[in-house]
Amino acid sequence: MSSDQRESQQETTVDGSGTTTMRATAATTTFSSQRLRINPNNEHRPESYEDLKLDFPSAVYSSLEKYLPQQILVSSREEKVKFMTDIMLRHLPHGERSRVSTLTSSLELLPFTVMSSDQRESQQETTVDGSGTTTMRATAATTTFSSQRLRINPNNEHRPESYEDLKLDFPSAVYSSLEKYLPQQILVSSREEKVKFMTDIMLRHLPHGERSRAQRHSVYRQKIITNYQPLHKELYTLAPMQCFVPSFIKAINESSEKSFRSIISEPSPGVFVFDMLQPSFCEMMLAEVENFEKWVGETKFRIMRPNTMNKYGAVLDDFGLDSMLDKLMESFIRPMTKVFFSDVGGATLDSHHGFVVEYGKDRDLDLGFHVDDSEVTLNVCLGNQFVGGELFFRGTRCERHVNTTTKPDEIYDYSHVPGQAVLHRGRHRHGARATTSGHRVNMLLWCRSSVFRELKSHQKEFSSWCGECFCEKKEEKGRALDALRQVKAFD
Ligand SMILES: O=C(O)CCC(=O)C(=O)O
Ligand SMILES: [Fe+2]
Repeated sequence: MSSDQRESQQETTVDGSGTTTMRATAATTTFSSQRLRINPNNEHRPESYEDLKLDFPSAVYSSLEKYLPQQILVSSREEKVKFMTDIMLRHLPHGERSRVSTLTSSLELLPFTVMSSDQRESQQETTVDGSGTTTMRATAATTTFSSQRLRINPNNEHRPESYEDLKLDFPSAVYSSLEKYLPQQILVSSREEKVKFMTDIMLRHLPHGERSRAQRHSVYRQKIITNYQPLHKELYTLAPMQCFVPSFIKAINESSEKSFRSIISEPSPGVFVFDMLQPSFCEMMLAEVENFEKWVGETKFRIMRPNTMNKYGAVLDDFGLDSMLDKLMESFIRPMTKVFFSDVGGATLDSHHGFVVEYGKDRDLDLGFHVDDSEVTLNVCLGNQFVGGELFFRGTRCERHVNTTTKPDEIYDYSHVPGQAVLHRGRHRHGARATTSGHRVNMLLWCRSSVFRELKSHQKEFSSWCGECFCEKKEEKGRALDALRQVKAFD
């Protein structure tokens, strides 16, 4: 069963041994917006979950209980299990929890695809990456520790460390609370070793497919990072003055709709265009990508391409640019998406997939019609000299309406300009025309919100941002008004 199925399916079965199996499902609508408490409720006496077959060790559930918000704490054991499992699954790298979705059908005679980065993970079994931005990633615990198990009874004397300053695969509260179940040998080891051990324990409890994918991801990325020598080290930490044009920095510093509007144009509803990158930064980034590809060629390292539709290009997150891109999203993109794309989780973007695409001779020629696996996409042209390559937009659609016809006012074509950024909803249908000469490289940041995805999975009927839902709603309102008028006429 895939992680995604687990998210959408509820499954409570009793097996031959009489053990109840509770599988991960999304938390119920009422609970899905709830978060773990920052400080534990130390008065709380946790339940035991040992008689259940769960996705994670039962000790994780018992120890996590005191971080539960009050509303969940007083709910049934089943609800608590669901909530906690869901919290932990939400923290897994995106690829492992989201659906591998491809949809190919025709729209205006163009092949229409839901472009995703996830498929690349399952397609290339031998070289798989880790798609997160963690400083400490899941790897198998060291040989010395791998045979160790969690204690059955917690060591209640133990005062756990805080893990809040780290980017981890699971909530930091899980690590703090799990500590007292650590065997002595691990308990006295370094924080890094403890993180590795606990992450490994939790990953071991995931279904085989997800677990091995997560581990291969990690190994793949680690291999690149330890062997690839960056050309421009300064790219790897975001220095705003070197990276952005002054007008962009000023607008972000002021951080108001007015300041954003002063540098942004919206040539078509939902498509925002603005000057963003310094030419010198674009050049450095182009050189870094070229250097990476040279290294890939020389070492014959098989790399994963950015998504299911590009044969060329590279994933920036895979060779060390993940934390820089995280900062870019959090400090420079989210302030804008909070204002312009709050309807698709623009205020809560919390993960990204960052990559470059390349077009021209000996590269991809064009890009078919698709929607991105993102809530909001940032697309910036890095250069170089090229002809063609226009982005064509054809209206925003939800999953239900992805193949509906385009309305005339939704047609918009955009010509790329080096250094200039385009910001649009991931569900805004688009594609790129052929780059007929020269070489075009664009940097893309698919920004995602786990909160939005969670909420969306419970609200299927109507999407405020979908052009077709909007029309349906309007027609419905019209019909209701007509009916009302007729009733009035009879009165
Ligand atoms: O080539 C482009 O500029 C568009 C790329 C794109 O839409 C994507 O990678 O999702
Ligand atoms: Fe796209």
